[in-house]
This record gives sequence, structure tokens and C-alpha cells, in this order.
Amino acid sequence: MTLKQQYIDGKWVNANSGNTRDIINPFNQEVIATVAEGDQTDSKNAIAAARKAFDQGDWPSTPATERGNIVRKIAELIERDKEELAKIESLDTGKTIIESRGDMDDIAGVFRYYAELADKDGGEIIDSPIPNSISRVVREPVGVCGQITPWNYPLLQASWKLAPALVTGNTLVMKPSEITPLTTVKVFELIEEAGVPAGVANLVLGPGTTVGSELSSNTDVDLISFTGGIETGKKIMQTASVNVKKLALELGGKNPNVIFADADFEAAVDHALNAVFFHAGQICSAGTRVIVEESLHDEFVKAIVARVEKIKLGSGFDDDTQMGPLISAEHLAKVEAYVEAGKKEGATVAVGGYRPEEPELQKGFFYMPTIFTDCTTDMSIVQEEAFAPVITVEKFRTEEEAIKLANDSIYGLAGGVWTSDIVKAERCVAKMRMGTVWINDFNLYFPHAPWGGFKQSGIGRELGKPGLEEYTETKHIFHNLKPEPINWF
Ligand SMILES: NC(=O)c1ccc[n+]([C@@H]2O[C@H](COP(=O)([O-])OP(=O)(O)OC[C@H]3O[C@@H](n4cnc5c(N)ncnc54)[C@H](O)[C@@H]3O)[C@@H](O)[C@H]2O)c1
Ligand SMILES: C[N+](C)(C)CC=O
Repeated sequence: MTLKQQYIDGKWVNANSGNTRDIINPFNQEVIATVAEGDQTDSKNAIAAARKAFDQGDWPSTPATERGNIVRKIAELIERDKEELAKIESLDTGKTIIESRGDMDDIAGVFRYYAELADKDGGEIIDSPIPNSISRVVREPVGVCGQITPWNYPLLQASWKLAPALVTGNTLVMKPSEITPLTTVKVFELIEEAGVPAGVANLVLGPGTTVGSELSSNTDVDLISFTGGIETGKKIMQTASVNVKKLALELGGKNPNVIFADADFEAAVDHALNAVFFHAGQICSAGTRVIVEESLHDEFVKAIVARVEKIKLGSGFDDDTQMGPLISAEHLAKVEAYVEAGKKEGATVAVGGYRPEEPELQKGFFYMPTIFTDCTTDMSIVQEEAFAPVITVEKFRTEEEAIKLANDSIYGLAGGVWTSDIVKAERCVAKMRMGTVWINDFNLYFPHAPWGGFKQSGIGRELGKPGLEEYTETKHIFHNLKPEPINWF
């Protein structure tokens, strides 16, 4: 097995320390790759390379059309290597190969979308109030960007950062999650092949506490874009303040899925499951808080329980597998503790609530899809992000109560509302405090629409035009065409 290396200043390099890390398949705990395990010194080297490429290199002043062409080439290479990338992503995360193929299509789409936007903003002329002057606004790259990504959608979350940073002329250092770095390593091979100049895009591998914290604390980094947990986000926010870095945080969610009695029953039932059980519930926007109108509650619960009982667990590479394992033994232990807390708090386990017993699943980090009923907002299982295949069901009687329950969270990432009454739907979404709200749908995202959180789910937006603007500084240029002395002093 060849060692997967870091990519710094256009060269593939081992960790300074020579340390390595084994990457484990969560389905069977087999080692699928060994990667360089960097530390602060590797991070510093990568930051220095990115700084030099920004301050002395051509990338920031390369015509945007040309940068767009290179980013489009990356999209083409991802499409060429889609099957290999999808396979690596499934081996590394445990998600089904069908999900990984879908991710790769989305990822290529993100690079294509930003390649097309690259040369569409030529700035703006302001109608200057000062005679004999020109006032204009241009957007410039921010500088050196530190980019830190999580393990659940490793390459998808990386693409949301890489593509906009590159087309806008920034240089960057990316640090993927230490447990799922493999597709990011592969994409850096494609970044090299596409012709991104040395030093512009750098990759460091290793833990957040060393490699990652160097990115947030180093004063040569101008912007930090982080996707991950809320507690890590808070730490990054603190360390990033050292030089008032620009900050983009995509944090967790505890997302409500509100079902009114007049909803399309079959579609609402089906999407309540889609909203949670893809990737074993390890999705920031999973609709884990199902909030159902009382008159529909029993029928709805019966229908979702019946469907959940049939969910097939297994290898992500088997055609009939619907749900793979959790990411790690540590995460599985957290999920078990979360479910036990729910039981103690008085919620009822309607289905699941234990590890599967099939012999063929014993080497993997599997947990049964679980539904809790009799839930109330004061319970920890309703308030805490579990990142697990677990739904909590709450009841409501009035529209006002439904909205109150939906908003009763420190998070504000996403939410859904199901009803056939379009006026009611619009009334509800106007009051729901989340960055994305779906009406009669759940968990949809695409490159054209911004993504991000209200409240403690984050700061800033990825995707869409706002996702591009995060990587630019706005400069106002005032040109006096007839300078004259003022003679004040
Ligand atoms: N809002 C979104 O779009 C979105 C998308 C995906 C995941 N998430 C969130 O990500 C979380 C799960 O991911 P995770 O467990 O990998 O999160 P995490 O916070 O543990 O780790 C995320 C990344 O931060 C790094 N890191 C850890 N400590 C650090 C530090 N002190 N300084 C700098 N970097 C550090 C990790 O190595 C990893 O690369 C969930 O909360 C989920 O909701 C959010
Ligand atoms: C943002 N999303 C939905 C792709 C992954 C969240 O974990």
C-alpha cells in the first residue's frame, strides 16, 4: 500500500515527523490506506507556501476566465474519475456506493458552477456624488485561506470551499478530517493535473488540535472556513480572532420536520425517512426532530415504524444495502449513550434502540435505525445533535405550537414543513429561524442556492453567489479626475 502524502508547494511530501496514520473502513475495521500524519510544522510550511504564492505569484492576478477554465478542468477530471472517487468515499465513510456516486455528481457540479461564475463579476460603477470623479467597486481575493472539513461528506464539503476560493484568486491550505482524508488527497492529484500552479492549493493531513489549530491561529492566514461541530467552531472562532481573520463557520443542526395533518401522507412518510437515514443519519441537516399534528400522530408513527423495520443494514457495496455503519467505535459509543439518555428521560422506543445482532455486522460500527415517541423539547435527545439514525417524534395541536417547537433549539441550520395549504406553508416558513427551509421536501441542496445556518449553526454561507463572495474583499476605488488643493491647514 503506497503512503498517501501531503501536497505542499506543488510537491507530494511525507509528514516532517515521518508519522503516519492508518485509515479504517468502518464496515469491517480493515486498514484501507496509510496516510502522512502532519503536525504544526507541516501546517506552517503549507501556510508559508500559500502566502508566497499569494504575495509573489501570478494566481491572484490571473484573468478570472483562465482561473475558471482550470476549475472547469477539475470538474471534468472528477467526472472522469467518478467511479474511483465514489469507491474511495464509500470505503472511507461506510456510506452506500449509490450515495457516494450522487455526491461525486454534486461535487463536479459545484466546480462547474463556480467555473461559470468566475468571470461574471466585473465590478460596479457607483454614481459618484463628487464632481469630476470616478467611483467604482471591485472584488479582490481575500488572501490565504485555511479550510477545515469534517468526516461525513469529506469531498462534498471540500468542494464547497475549494472551488469558490480558487476561482476568486485566493491561495489555500486545506485540512480534511484525519479519519476520512482519502478522496481529498485524490482531488489534490486532480488539482495538480488540471494545472493549478504550485503553492496555490496545499493539502495538510493530521489532527485538528495540531494541524487545524495552526491554520486558525497563524497570522499569515487571512480567512478560515470551517465545517464541523459547534464546540470546535467556537474554539476556531476564538483562535481566529488573533488577527481578526475572516470567518465562515458551517456547524451542526438539530432540524425540525413539521408535518401537518393535511400533508400528502405518502410523500411525508417517505421523506421523513429520507430526511434522516441516508448515511446512517450522519448529516448536518438530518430532519431528526419530527413534529406531527396530534390528529395524524398515531397513523404517521405506525407508517414510519413499519418502514424503518425493513431498512437493510450492510456493506455500502451490496446492492440491497440501504444504510451503512456509523463512522467509528467512538461515535457508536456516543450514539448508544444518547439513546440510553432518551430512555431514562421517559421517551418511548418505538423501534430500534440497540446494535444489530447479525454476525456479518459485528465488525462494523452499526446501530439500528431508531424512533423515539412521547418526546418533549426539554429532553436531551430533542435538543442535542446526535449525528445518528435516530428520530424523535413530538406532537402539536396548533400551527403556533408547531412553530414554537420547531424554533426551540440553539441550532438553525435547516427545517421542513409538510402541508397542502400553501398559505399556511408560507406563514410557517416566514417564522422558521433556519438557513434553509423546505416546503413539502427535505434535505435538498444544489450549487446555485446558498447554504448555512441561523443561530449557533454558523456564520456566513457556502454555495450560490454568497459562497463566492465569502472569498472576496470589496474594494471601493475613488478616482479624483481634477485634484485641487483644499487649503484647510
Ligand atoms: N453545516 C454544515 O453544512 C455541515 C456539514 C457537514 C458537517 N457538519 C457538522 O460537522 C460535525 C461532524 O463533523 P466532525 O465530527 O468531523 O466535526 P469536528 O468539529 O470534530 O471536526 C471537524 C474538523 O475540524 C478539525 N478540528 C478538530 N479540532 C480542531 C481545532 N481545535 N482546531 C482546528 N480544527 C479542528 C477536525 O480535525 C476535522 O477536520 C457535525 O456537528 C455536523 O453537523 C456541518
Ligand atoms: C451539507 N450536507 C447536507 C451536504 C451535508 C451535511 O452534513
